[in-house]
Amino acid sequence: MTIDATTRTGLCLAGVTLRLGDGDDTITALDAVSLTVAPGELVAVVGPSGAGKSSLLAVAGGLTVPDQGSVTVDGSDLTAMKPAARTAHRREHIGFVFQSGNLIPALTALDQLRLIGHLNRRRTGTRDAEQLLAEVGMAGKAHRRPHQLSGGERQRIGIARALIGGPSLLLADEPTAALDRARSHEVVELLARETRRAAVATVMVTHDTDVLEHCDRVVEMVDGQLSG
Ligand SMILES: Nc1ncnc2c1ncn2[C@@H]1O[C@H](COP(=O)(O)OP(=O)(O)OP(=O)(O)O)[C@@H](O)[C@H]1O
Repeated sequence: MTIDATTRTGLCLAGVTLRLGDGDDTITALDAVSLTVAPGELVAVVGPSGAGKSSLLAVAGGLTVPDQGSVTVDGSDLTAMKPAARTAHRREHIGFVFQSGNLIPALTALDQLRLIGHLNRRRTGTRDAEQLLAEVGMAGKAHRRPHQLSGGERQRIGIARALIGGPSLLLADEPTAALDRARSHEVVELLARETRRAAVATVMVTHDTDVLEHCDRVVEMVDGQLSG
């Protein structure tokens, strides 16, 4: 399926500051961070432990509201929304990929996707589960449960599940953390391909410098600040 990128605006973080903790223990997790990711672009975020990478994903995904700045996903500022509207916008426009797939143990690969498709059934962007499974190279294993799949295969299903609602923003948190080198390359190549094919703006946090070659851009977080 090809999606028209011109109708999308991707992700825009402008002057985002996030403070965490209280009193003397307050730290600035994000310090005036600005980042734009276009539809069809895969941006990697690297940086040392504690630099603020997870905080960046939490803010971009509308899970945490920053103290200052704006977070615009597909034209709407998440920081200006009431919590219910933010949750609805997240469900409709944002997909998440986790470290190890986070699949439901009892469900087959196909049913993992169908469940999300069912929850999204009133949405116009929802994609066909079988077609998406084929797209991520898993058509032949549609009826297997997670324990019957390899780590790389589970992650392919995790990516397909994140895409089934037709999101405009995909946020991936260390998607290769549980994979060997060869599988890591395959999974990030898949992410890059789907990012372009689905015209989604993708942000991937990673410690894996090996896979950066598949990304359009690499930015670095250090002490809550972004460079690159
Ligand atoms: N709930 C919280 N309360 C207070 N401080 C927090 C909280 N969550 C995270 N922090 C602090 O915010 C800073 C940024 O954390 P964050 O998890 O975003 O870093 P990270 O770059 O993702 O680290 P890692 O690579 O280890 O996952 C760290 O100093 C962390 O200790």
